[in-house]
Amino acid sequence: MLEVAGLTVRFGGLTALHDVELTVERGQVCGLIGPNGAGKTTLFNCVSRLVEPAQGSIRFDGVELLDRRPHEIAGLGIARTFQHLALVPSLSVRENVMLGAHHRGRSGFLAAALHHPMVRREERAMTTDAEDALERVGLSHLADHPAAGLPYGQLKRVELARALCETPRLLCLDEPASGLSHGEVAELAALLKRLAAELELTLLLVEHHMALVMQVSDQVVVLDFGRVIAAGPPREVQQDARVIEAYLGAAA
Ligand SMILES: Nc1ncnc2c1ncn2[C@@H]1O[C@H](COP(=O)(O)OP(=O)(O)OP(=O)(O)O)[C@@H](O)[C@H]1O
Repeated sequence: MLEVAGLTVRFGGLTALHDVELTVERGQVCGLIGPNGAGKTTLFNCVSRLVEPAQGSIRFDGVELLDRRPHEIAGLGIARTFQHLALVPSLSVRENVMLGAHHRGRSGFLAAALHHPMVRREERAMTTDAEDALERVGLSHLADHPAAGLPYGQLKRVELARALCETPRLLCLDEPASGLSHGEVAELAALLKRLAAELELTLLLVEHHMALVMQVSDQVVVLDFGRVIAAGPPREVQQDARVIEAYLGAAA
C-alpha cells in the first residue's frame, strides 16, 4: 500500500505540491491527472527520491521512503518509467530489459572479473526474468533485436518490460500512452489491467490520455497547481465541477 501524507514541495518561491494526500491499495491502479504544471511528475520524483520534499511522508508497505536514499528505492520494490524513453539503442531488447534487474546483483566487480559461479547464476536469473517480462508485454519475438530501429510503440513496451524486470510491487508510469496510436492505447489499457491483477502490482499512472486513465484506474486523483482538487472513482471524478473547471480553464 502506498500512503502519501502532507506532501509539500517547494522550488524556490514556487510550491509545486501543497499538502498532497493519497492512498493506493495493493494491486490497485491510481490515475494521477491534472493540467500541465500541476505537479504530477514532481510527485513521481518524490517517490523515486529525485526531489526532496519540504514536508510530508511517503510510506510504501509501511516503509518511510523519505528516510531512504535514491539508490535504495528499487530494492524496496518500486520501479518507474520515464516520459522520455530511457533505453540504450545499441543493446538488444533483452539486454535493455535486463538493465532493470541489475540493482539485484549482489556480486561485486572482482567476482565478475573472475567469472565467479555466483555471477553466472545471477546472469541466468536476470535473463529468465527478462524473458518473463518480455512475454508479459508480448515482445518475446523481438528479444534479440537491437532497440534501435523499432517502432515507438514497441520501444514503450520495452521500457515497460525493463521496469517489470525489477520485479516491482509499485510501478510508477509516466505518460505510457504518449505517442501511441489509438489501437496501441487500447492494447496498453488491457495490458495494464492484466499486470495489476496478475502480479498484484500497485500502479501509479500519470497520463494525459483521459480515456486510458478512466478505463484502467480504480481511483483517479486530480492535481491542480500542486493541490489535490478531487479524488475517487473515475466516473465521480469526471463529473466533479472543480475538475471540469480546471481542465476547461487550462484549455481556454
Ligand atoms: N526542478 C525544478 N525546478 C524548478 N521548478 C520546477 C522543477 N520541476 C518542476 N518545476 C515546476 O513545478 C511545477 C510542477 O511541475 P511538474 O513537472 O511536476 O508538473 P506536471 O503536472 O508533471 O506537468 P506536465 O503534465 O506538463 O508534465 C511546474 O510549475 C514546474 O515548472
